[in-house]
Amino acid sequence: MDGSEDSSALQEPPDPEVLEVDPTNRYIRYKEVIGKGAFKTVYKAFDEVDGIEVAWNQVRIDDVLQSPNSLERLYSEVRLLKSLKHSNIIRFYNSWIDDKNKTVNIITELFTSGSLRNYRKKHRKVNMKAVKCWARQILMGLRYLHTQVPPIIHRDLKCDNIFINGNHGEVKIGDLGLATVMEQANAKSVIGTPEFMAPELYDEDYTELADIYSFGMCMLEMVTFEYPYCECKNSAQIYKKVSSGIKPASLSRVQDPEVKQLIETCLLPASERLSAKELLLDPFLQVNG
Ligand SMILES: COc1ccc(OC)c2[nH]c(=O)c(CCNC(=O)c3ccccc3I)cc12
Repeated sequence: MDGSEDSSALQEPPDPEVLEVDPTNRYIRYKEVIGKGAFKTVYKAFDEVDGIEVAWNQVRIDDVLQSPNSLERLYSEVRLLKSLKHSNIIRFYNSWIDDKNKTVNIITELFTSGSLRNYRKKHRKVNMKAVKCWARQILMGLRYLHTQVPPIIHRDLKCDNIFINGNHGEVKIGDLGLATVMEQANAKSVIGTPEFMAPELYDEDYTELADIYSFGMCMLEMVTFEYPYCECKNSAQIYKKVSSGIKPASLSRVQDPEVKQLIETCLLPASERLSAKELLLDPFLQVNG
């Protein structure tokens, strides 16, 4: 430093409200909550090693992991999630269990424009070109997950955990592995969101195509602004409709025939449902289309 730089910048006061550091003493969590999910609270944090801001996702677990093998399963899940690198998947950096306050802490890439659900509520007038571009990115993320060996199944895909970077329009899938983490951590936790859950998830006999069903519901929400099955009062009513093949009421309100066709293809029974790879060939999703 030749002294000409504004050295005062380096003397900035320590960041406000530094609340918690992780056991590896690498991440500093701030007080500011940037978002809340069904099971998680998300804070902004700072990675002192790479000098970048990250998301600190805190997931409450009611009973700390009992059996050692569920702990082992959790750590192997974390190792797997750390290895995933794709432009449409939010990066997973690190994770640990805090026995003291009974939480699983997950450090991931930070998205400050929030979820696609909130973004859509903020920007209601958006033309099909943008929706197509978002759909393609989600499918490319799913294709990456589903072509891993063995395939990685998200199991809780919804517009609340698809994140968008407002200024570039890049869309990434989040909440990865949360379904598995929740299963390991909370014996009685019911995973998934009924409005987006494929029927076969209920009878535990499912493949990665369950995520394609959820993607269809995400498309439906993106073009109608309504949560699928918002006409239902509770999850039992939703389950009854889903298991008897009754589609959400909002599907009848989809004007564009190509979008409606794509959504219906995603909602077919698993045996007839297309893969992410095949859907990316759909004429509706060709970018210049
Ligand atoms: C409800 O959640 C939010 C609301 C608002 C947000 O920004 C304003 C969020 N930003 C984020 O980076 C994040 C964290 C994104 N990270 C993940 O979802 C994730 C990715 C991979 C693996 C595990 C996870 I928890 C969440 C968020």
